[in-house]
Amino acid sequence: MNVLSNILSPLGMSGGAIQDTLKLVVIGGTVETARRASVSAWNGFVDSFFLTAHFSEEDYPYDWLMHWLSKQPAWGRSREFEITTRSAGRNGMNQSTTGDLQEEEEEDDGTLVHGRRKRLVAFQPSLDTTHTIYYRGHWLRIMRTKRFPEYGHGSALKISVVARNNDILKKLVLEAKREYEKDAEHRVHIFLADTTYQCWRWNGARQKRPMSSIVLQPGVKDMLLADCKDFLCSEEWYAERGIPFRRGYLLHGVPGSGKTSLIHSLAGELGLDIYVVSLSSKGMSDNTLTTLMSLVPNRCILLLEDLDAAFTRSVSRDSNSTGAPTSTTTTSSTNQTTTAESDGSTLSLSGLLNSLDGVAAAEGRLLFATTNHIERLDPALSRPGRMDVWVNFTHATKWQAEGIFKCFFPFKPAVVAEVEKTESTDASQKNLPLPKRKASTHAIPLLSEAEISELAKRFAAAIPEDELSVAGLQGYLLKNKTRPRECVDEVEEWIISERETREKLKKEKAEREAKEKKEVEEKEKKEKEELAAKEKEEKEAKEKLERKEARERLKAKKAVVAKSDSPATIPSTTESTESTPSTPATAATPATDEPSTDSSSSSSESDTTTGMEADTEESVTSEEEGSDKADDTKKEKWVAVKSQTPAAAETQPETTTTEEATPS
Ligand SMILES: Nc1ncnc2c1ncn2[C@@H]1O[C@H](COP(=O)(O)OP(=O)(O)OP(=O)(O)O)[C@@H](O)[C@H]1O
Repeated sequence: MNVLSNILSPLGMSGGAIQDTLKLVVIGGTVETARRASVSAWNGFVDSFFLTAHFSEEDYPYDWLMHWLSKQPAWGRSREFEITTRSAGRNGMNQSTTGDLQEEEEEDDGTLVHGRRKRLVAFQPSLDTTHTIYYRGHWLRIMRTKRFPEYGHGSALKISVVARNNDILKKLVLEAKREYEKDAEHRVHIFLADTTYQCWRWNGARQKRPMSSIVLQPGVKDMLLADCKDFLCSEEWYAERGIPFRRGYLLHGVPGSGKTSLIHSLAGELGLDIYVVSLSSKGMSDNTLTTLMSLVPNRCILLLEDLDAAFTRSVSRDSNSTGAPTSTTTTSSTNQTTTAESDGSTLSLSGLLNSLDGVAAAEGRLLFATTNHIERLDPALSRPGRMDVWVNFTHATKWQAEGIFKCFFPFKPAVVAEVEKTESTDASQKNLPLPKRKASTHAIPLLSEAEISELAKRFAAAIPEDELSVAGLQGYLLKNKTRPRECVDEVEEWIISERETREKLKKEKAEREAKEKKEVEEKEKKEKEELAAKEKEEKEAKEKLERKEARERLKAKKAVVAKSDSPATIPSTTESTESTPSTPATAATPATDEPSTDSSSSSSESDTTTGMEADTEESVTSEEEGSDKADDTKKEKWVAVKSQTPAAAETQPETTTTEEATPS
């Protein structure tokens, strides 16, 4: 204390004031410590009694719980919640959470406001707020948080309850699951591959499509349905034989023949979700696909749409071993390759094959692949084991035309015809779901069974075999959905107009292709010409450079020779020319064993040296002149040098004397 007093006394504090300050510090510290201790003790107490379950958005239980929560009447009393027009669960159901949503339930009949469907509103637990709900004698503390707030996605749910064991939580999850599945019974969930985050994104829940609404050749639907069912309950059989528990179906054929519709319908019938991968989508790579495949749940339909589209840019297995897409010979493919490279798609065939049945591939899934061009598929892709069942879809047959007509125009049930004259509830129409329509919006005349059958037969008779797509027929029937009789009467007219339209489109397509081809050819020709011109230019420039270098070399060489030899050479030459013409330049060519007295050899030797020098001098101003001219110039210069030699000798008398004074 004394020490503190000594320290604080220079600050002008008396002993009493210091004591008071210290007391305050001690009391404050004690209070804060007590507070922290009590909070910590409370947390410990709570933790020891509360059971907590965590649910992540990526997994199904989260959806079950969110769906269950959104239906709890307790939300009506909640003072804080989130209101959204997006479905809380994956089923896209109208989530009636409180009595306030009565209006929404009315909207579910599909009423339109200003041409748009009314938006549905759902209530959800708000983020980062603890909600309390009473459930089966327990208070549940519920908190929804964002797992990755910086990315704006990935919600998580935390449910805590005071209980001795986790039975209550188990019951809660099971109940939520049951309710979810009950409500989702009439829907098929669609998930799309997200290549950016390499995960599956829920895309929506569609109404199940009854199998009866798909009109295929007799037996096809039944065969497929039975095969799928058989597969789904044969896990042990596969395991016993060591066969990977997977099955692949390849649906191939013309566009608009019902491939996708059939898969949708099968998914509904089997109660499976559909996971759709578009192989040609942006950013799709071997790695992404493998990751996605490993995340596919056990029981589902995996749909690879337009299988051939992904490989128009890479058709060969070998060429794709690097994982990079390669171009085919056609120009369009080349363009596609460029696009593929620029959009980061680096999916290879071997990558696809590995992801389908590699180690990481999911088991228990039904793989469905659709293509309009089976001939473009690599045999490795469509071989049994990968694609076990092939189904060919053709244009509409007469049988299909009759079937689809009957689907569109339900007949009047004979027994109840009198009773329900005004209602379109054709419940006895086998195979067809009850239409959810208001009588006022669709005034479809109900004809007798006999009349509908007769009209259907006439309709089928008018439809040419295997010429029009089923989608085309459906379009025509849709246009005439309230006029069955006229629909049949006018069908021949429609067929003629369809043919004309087709011809026109075909012609336009041919013209467009011819034009494109011509443009491409012209472009290629132009490119070739440009390339040839460029090559020529480069060649000329190279030759020019070589000539220049050669000249510079010679010039340098001559400069060296001139520097080292000129004092002796010139007098020697002079001397030899004057006195001993038969033995010239012995001093100038000391290394030469031969006498070289012959004038031609002497000329040629000197020509090489002196002529080049002359060329160099001349070419300073005219490098581009032809070699003939250069040769002429060389000769002229040679003569000039030769004629200059005596003069040069005269200008160097001392040197000559020196040479003469040096006998060999
Ligand atoms: N066999 C069929 N039975 C009933 N409806 C059909 C049939 N074929 C086509 N349709 C109808 O035509 C439309 C297009 O069908 P769908 O998308 O299933 O054809 P697709 O063969 O998958 O075509 P694409 O190859 O172009 O994808 C759908 O609305 C569907 O109702």
